[in-house]
Amino acid sequence: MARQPLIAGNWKMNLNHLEAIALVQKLAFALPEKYFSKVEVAVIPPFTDIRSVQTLIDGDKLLVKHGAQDVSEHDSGAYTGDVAASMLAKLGCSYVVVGHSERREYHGETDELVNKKVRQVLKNEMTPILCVGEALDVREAGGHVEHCTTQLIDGLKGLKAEQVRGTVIAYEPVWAIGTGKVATAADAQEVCGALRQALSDKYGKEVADEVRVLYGGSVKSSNIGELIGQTDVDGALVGGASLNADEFAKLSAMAAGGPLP
Ligand SMILES: O=C(CO)COP(=O)(O)O
Repeated sequence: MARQPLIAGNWKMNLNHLEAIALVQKLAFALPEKYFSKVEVAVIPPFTDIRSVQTLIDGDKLLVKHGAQDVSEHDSGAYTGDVAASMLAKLGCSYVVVGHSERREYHGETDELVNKKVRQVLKNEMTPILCVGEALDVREAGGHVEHCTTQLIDGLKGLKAEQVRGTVIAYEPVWAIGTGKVATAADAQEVCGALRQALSDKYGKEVADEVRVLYGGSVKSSNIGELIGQTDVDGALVGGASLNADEFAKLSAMAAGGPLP
């Protein structure tokens, strides 16, 4: 079965709710509807923007999906500052990014915590985008494949094959994030292919063949074509280039197989 490419724009801590509305409107205008049968496009804004984005998407019946950048590992309760998965589900989120390298680095998130968050997302019927990726020293020492497959298997620990089928994995080498240093298409394929193989070994080929594996790290409209041309790269998690509606529309169109008219 062919996997539908997914292009998800992780805005990180950028754009307030008014800027968010403007960007989504512009994106919907720039990307003709026909592209959406070939590529799924999602925006992942900060929490404070989600309600506005949801209202716009629902009101104008836009085909763009939306999600969140993080979630609490708890159901509810005395966890000041945290946001529950049930709240994100109520806001119509399709996706929740879990275990982004910036959360792992600046908030000390471990694979164990990431695993709890993945479970919360699935329990609330959304799709986790589980991020894995190695730092430069790990890559230079040749340990990148093992590092990433360990993060993957630990992040999915205890899940049934049926649940794994509904996840999205994102390979984001830390050294390629926001640096302009994009991994070569062959680098991306090496790790994305190894991740799918690890899924196949643990959950069976049928499940592994359904899971979408994205690449992330300095993806732009000029390099998405080559990346997505790789056997095991099913789309991208895009940072900087998702903050510009025209560039993100262009990138999404390229992932759908052709440039904008
Ligand atoms: O971290 C990323 C997406 O989650 C990648 O960010 P950049 O596209 O800005 O390198």
